[in-house]
Amino acid sequence: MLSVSNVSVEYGSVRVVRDLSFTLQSDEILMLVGPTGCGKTTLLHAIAGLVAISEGSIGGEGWTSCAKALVPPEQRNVGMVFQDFALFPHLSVIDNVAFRLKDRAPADHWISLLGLETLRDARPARLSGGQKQRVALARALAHEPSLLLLDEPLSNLDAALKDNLRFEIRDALKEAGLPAIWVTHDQSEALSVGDRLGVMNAGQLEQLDTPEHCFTRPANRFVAGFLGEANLIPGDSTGTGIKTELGLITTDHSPALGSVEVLLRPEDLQVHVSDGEVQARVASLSFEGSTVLYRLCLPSGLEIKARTSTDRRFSPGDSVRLSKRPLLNPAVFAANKMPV
Ligand SMILES: Nc1ncnc2c1ncn2[C@@H]1O[C@H](COP(=O)(O)OP(=O)(O)OP(=O)(O)O)[C@@H](O)[C@H]1O
Repeated sequence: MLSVSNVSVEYGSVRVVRDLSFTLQSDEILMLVGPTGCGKTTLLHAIAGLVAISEGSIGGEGWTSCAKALVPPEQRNVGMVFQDFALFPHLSVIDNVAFRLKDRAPADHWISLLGLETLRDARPARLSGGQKQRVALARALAHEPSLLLLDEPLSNLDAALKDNLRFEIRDALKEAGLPAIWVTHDQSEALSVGDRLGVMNAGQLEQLDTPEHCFTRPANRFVAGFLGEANLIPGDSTGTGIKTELGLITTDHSPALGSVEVLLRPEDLQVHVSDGEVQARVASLSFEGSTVLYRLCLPSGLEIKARTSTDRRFSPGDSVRLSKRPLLNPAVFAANKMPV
């Protein structure tokens, strides 16, 4: 359990974290994303006690720290896992994991659970990146923290390894019953691993919600654009639906009447040879493996993106037809830039 209340952090005269509040439940994994420099690492360091807060308070199991009475890091029982693993090169795997432990049983437990048994006596130089990160995680967990902070733990690993390791780490956190905050720059990691997702911008949380809600019901345009590609289609809300260049769009929201923008993801659109509702011209395309992302020009000049399977390929300059996927229930923003 962690409680962050109205926390601000300043470096000199620059306020990097601004009046930020949230709580974390006892075994909850919170993924934290945001543009570079928005204050994610600073927030983790403030929670760990590595930087001082200038306002507000942070409370963990058995401690509360505020600007006037800072609790030192060693009294917080907060573990950290970094992107560069931070292992001792001269120590074996078991000695890294059991470093400063009186009882080495938890080290044995996590070495076994994270599949490091055969590498117990190896030095870090012999390990792959994924193995090093497992050792770093085992070390953090073996010290039985009451909260774990992970700062881009997988960013130094290749894509194939990341895919498996992210779920191994999640399973280990759940097995330990530990709350965790996990900073990432990886979209799919952010959306797939955690119980909740926090989207930060300029030192503040723009949205804190389930990953699904952040993606399908973004609180504002920033969140919509930050989590994946977003087409914001201008429209006129009449009460019964929204008239757009892509046809009438209905949604469960009760959008403000008048000018609005409808959020359609590239996946919400289908590209056809002849039977779609709207004509468009292919401006460019990028092959993504199992999908193709098309940049399309509508008759009004509006550019939108559509992502389709690779079954049928179109080329730049081709005239195509577009349709919306059925069962759309998109987010809508009032044209005055406030979320509806
Ligand atoms: N020790 C420091 N002294 C002064 N400014 C700092 C210090 N550490 C970070 N900053 C500044 O604070 C801001 C937030 O940095 P922080 O590292 O928290 O961002 P971040 O969201 O983690 O970025 P990234 O995604 O690139 O890791 C940045 O403008 C950074 O330059």
